[in-house]
This record gives sequence, C-alpha cells and structure tokens, in this order.
Amino acid sequence: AHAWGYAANNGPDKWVSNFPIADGPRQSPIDILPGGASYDSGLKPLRLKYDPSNCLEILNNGHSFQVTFADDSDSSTLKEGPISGVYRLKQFHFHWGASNDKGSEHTVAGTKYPAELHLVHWNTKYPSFGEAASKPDGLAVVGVFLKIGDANASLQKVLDAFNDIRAKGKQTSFADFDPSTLLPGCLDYWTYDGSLTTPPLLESVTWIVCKEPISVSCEQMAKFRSLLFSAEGEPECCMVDNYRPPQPLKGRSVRASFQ
Ligand SMILES: NS(=O)(=O)c1ccc(S(=O)(=O)NCc2cccs2)s1
Ligand SMILES: [Zn+2]
Repeated sequence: AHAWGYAANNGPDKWVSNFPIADGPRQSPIDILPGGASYDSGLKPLRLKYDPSNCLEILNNGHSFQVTFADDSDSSTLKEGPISGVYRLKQFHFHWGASNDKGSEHTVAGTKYPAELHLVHWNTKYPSFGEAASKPDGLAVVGVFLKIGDANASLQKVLDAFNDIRAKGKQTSFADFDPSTLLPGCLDYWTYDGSLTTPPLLESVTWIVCKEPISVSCEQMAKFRSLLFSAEGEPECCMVDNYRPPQPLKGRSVRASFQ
C-alpha cells in the first residue's frame, strides 16, 4: 500500500480509506469565519516560554520539514490561553502552496495564506507525546499565518539549513533557535477543538490560531518550494501544496480571545 501524501493518488481525499477518522466530528483544519466566532472574555492571553537550548535538529520527513525540541523538561512550554495545565513544545513545522494564492490549512472567511506555521505542544498530564496524542486534551497546536511582505529574518535562519535537508529523510543539527521570534506581535487568537491535519488525524488537538500573520518574502517562499517530497535517488518531486483543505465544522463553536 502506498503511504499517505498530497498527490492525487494518496492525498487528503484518499486518507479516509486508511484513516476513517478523516470523516470524524472534530477534524482540522477549518475555515474560520470571524463573524461566526464568539468572543470569550474568560480566555486568557497565551503564555509561551521557549528555551532556545532545547532546539535539537531540523528534518525533512517527506511531508514537511520540522524543527524538533528536547521535551524532557518544562523549559519550553505553552500555558494559559484556552488550555489548563502545562503543554511542552515538541516540534514546529509548516504547510505551504505551489504559488502564493494557497498553502495555509486554516482559512479566514475563505482567504488562503501562502503558508502556515504549526507549533506542536503536548499536555504534561500524560507521560509522553505519544500517549498525549491519543487523548482529547492531549495536544495544543499554535497556528500562525504567513503573508507575503518583507523578508523574515528569524525564518531565514531556518531556511539557511535547507541545503542539508533537501530530500526526504535528511536531517541535520539545528541549535539555539528561539521559536518565539516566529510569533506575531499581537497574540490575539481563535480557538476550537480539532485534530491533527495529517494522518493519523487524531482528534486530540486544541487549536489556537493567531489572528495576526507574520511576514515572508517571495524569495523565502521559493526556498520552501525547493524542498523535495522525494528521497535521494528517487525522481525529484517538489514539496509544495502540503496542506489539507478545510473540513466540516459539524456544530463546533469557534471562540475568539479578542473583540
Ligand atoms: N499539522 S498538525 O500540526 O496537525 C500535525 C500533524 C502531525 C503532527 S505530529 O508530528 O505530532 N505527529 C503525529 C503523530 C504521529 C504518530 C502519533 S501522533 S502535528
Ligand atoms: Zn501542521
């Protein structure tokens, strides 16, 4: 059986055959309708504290690239916001398009951004990431939209490591990076109960999507698109359009931390 991907023969419309939860009640991403979100004054500001020394490596996993963090202590955490307890940062990664008119997973009143950053955290009430990933309150992912504009100096540090991870399965050490430099100035957010947006599509994610995008230049987007879905020795296949389209809301409410 061919593994899941984003091509016509193994892409989002095909995932349900191996992962029936794809048609579940709390799937992600969704189209966020600002007019349909309800302001909740009980929502707290996000409390993010990241330690750059926890940054371990950067790798091309064949679906995206991710920067992985040491999660054996509470030194890089997400607290407050819509969650209770302490969630540890595990990794961050991106989704992007073949052109600037698409690429994000969440959309805002139908608007697609050229890319979307996901910072993946797991609830420390569970013993490990793997345990947490199967619990309804196990994960919290902070999503940040990327919008074409000035070059992003912080993002450039990540892109400068791409030459070592061009093909699927390649990884290289990546140290002393502070992911909070990738966050927008304003941390107003929408939040809803959802899922992983890739197989296994587990319905364990509290989504926290920032209203304000960060900038990325056209040249930097071209660098994203220089990565490959394919491994060394395989026919080269550019890593683009690695996003799942919005899924049915199925009665869920979306709350806003801002008016
Ligand atoms: N786009 S997203 O942020 O919703 C993510 C998709 C997959 C993520 S993972 O790296 O946490 N692996 C998921 C798992 C593999 C095995 C058990 S869980 S995060
Ligand atoms: Zn993601």
